[in-house]
Amino acid sequence: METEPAVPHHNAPAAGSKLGVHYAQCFGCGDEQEAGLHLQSTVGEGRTVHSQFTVTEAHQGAPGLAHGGLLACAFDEALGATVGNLLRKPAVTGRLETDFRRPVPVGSILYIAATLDGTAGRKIYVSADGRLDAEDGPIAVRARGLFVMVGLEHFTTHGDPEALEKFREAARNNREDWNINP
Ligand SMILES: CCCCCCCCCCCC(=O)SCCNC(=O)CCNC(=O)[C@H](O)C(C)(C)COP(=O)(O)OP(=O)(O)OC[C@H]1O[C@@H](n2cnc3c(N)ncnc32)[C@H](O)[C@@H]1OP(=O)(O)O
Repeated sequence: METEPAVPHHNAPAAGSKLGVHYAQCFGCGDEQEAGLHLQSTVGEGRTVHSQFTVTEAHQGAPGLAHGGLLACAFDEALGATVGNLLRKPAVTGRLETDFRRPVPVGSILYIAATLDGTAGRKIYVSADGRLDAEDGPIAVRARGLFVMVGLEHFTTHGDPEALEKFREAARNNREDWNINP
């Protein structure tokens, strides 16, 4: 199947919109996860979303340095937020590839710029660069992801239906136009 340009949903949040927490318990963005990443995201121009988080002592692998798996988590979240908010269709990560180019010290702020690259049927291609301490800082991590669109039954079948109901309630308030049956 041919890859097509990804077209943001007509009701996708406008450039400059700050994206809220999608689920309070989410390790990537949730405000009820003390040691979580607390990633914050803002919609950029075109097919982009800009996210950032501060690396804390809770995120270490080697002493004083961010754990690579934690950094991969940040990109999973940043790419997922890009897919979810710009396309407004439920999707899950099928594949996530990360290149670690520079160490990321505790105390750094990682600026992640993600772009929707294209779609092919249920597949969504997305990529991101993570820069150290400034939007134009040196690239520390790069990632490419493949997300796969799913129906909401993916989450009721495999996840926590009660938690999903809370998510759906928020969706009814904010995202009632989501395409939930791709
Ligand atoms: C506002 C809200 C914000 C929301 C913000 C949300 C942010 C949250 C961010 C966190 C996101 C996550 O961590 S999600 C959690 C981690 N991910 C998961 O748990 C997913 C587990 N995997 C699965 O459930 C499944 O494998 C699926 C759903 C991905 C695919 O299964 P399926 O539905 O049976 O579909 P399947 O036919 O296998 O695949 C569909 C197509 O994708 C391709 N495909 C599938 N997996 C891969 C793969 N790894 N690498 C290459 N290609 C793949 C297949 O070849 C096929 O291509 P073709 O034959 O059509 O060409």
